[in-house]
Amino acid sequence: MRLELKDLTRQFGKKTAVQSVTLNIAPGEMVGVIGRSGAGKSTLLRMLNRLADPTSGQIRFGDVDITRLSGAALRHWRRDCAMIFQQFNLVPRLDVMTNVMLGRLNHRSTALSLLNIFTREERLLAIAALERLGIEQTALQPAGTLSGGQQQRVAIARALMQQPKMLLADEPIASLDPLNAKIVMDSLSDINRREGITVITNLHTLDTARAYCERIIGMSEGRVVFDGPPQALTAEAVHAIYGVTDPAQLDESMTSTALSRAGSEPVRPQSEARPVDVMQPLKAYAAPL
Ligand SMILES: Nc1ncnc2c1ncn2[C@@H]1O[C@H](COP(=O)(O)OP(=O)(O)OP(=O)(O)O)[C@@H](O)[C@H]1O
Repeated sequence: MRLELKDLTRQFGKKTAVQSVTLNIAPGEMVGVIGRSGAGKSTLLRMLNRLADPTSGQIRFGDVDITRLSGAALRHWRRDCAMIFQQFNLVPRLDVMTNVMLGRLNHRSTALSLLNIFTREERLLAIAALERLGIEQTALQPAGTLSGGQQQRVAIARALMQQPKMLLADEPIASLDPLNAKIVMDSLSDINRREGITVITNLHTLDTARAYCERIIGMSEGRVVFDGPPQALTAEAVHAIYGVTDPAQLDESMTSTALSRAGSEPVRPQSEARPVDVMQPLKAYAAPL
């Protein structure tokens, strides 16, 4: 189903974070949203799953007016458009498997959720999601002991557990070193292509948007100032988005709120996160098929 934003505006006091944004996003698109820090990228994304409410305008998904949803219908919408964040938002002391299964919370009764009881089917789904991201070997480790790149992949696996129609990613690689950034972007791209899940991701580097997104939306001061394929990103378009013509002039601090900059996180060898017998207890979950 098509996602349609019409005249979407969000104000914070006198500050207009997002101004009259009108966009149509077709199912299965891979969209990168770029712009300077403060351009309104996060606010736009957060409005899509109603973490922020629009001041005016409308969001429609097919026939449904997302802007009017409340209660169970809003919870279902949030399940349909899973979100991942720059800082992963995992529960560090819980093991990876449990973190991933928490993605099912919106599918479950409150009682089951409170008791933290997961079905065998849910456990199998979680293992499959971890395998899909290539990190099944970390399943029983506390999430907080993983490298940033692995934690982001756990967050994506958790999002997949929601069986979403759309994946929203708010600066998913801003805290990662280049190698892990590539692994995470490759994962998002693969999910988009193989599952046909729409991916909308805020990105702080132009190169990443160019390399991975078939459609780029450029924002400046709350407005959409560019919307097109990477090939259409001319020097004028770059100027309209960033206020500079040569991307080399861009300092990352102008485009991102990254807490730790790319390159600052040590690349952890896979072996460090791979205890030899970690799959053993998992086989108990999976054995009696
Ligand atoms: N909760 C809030 N209260 C007040 N102002 C806000 C709030 N959230 C965002 N803003 C303001 O709205 C504008 C857009 O912010 P937003 O976070 O959407 O931009 P962004 O492009 O995602 O930038 P960044 O990458 O730095 O987060 C900024 O001027 C910001 O200060």
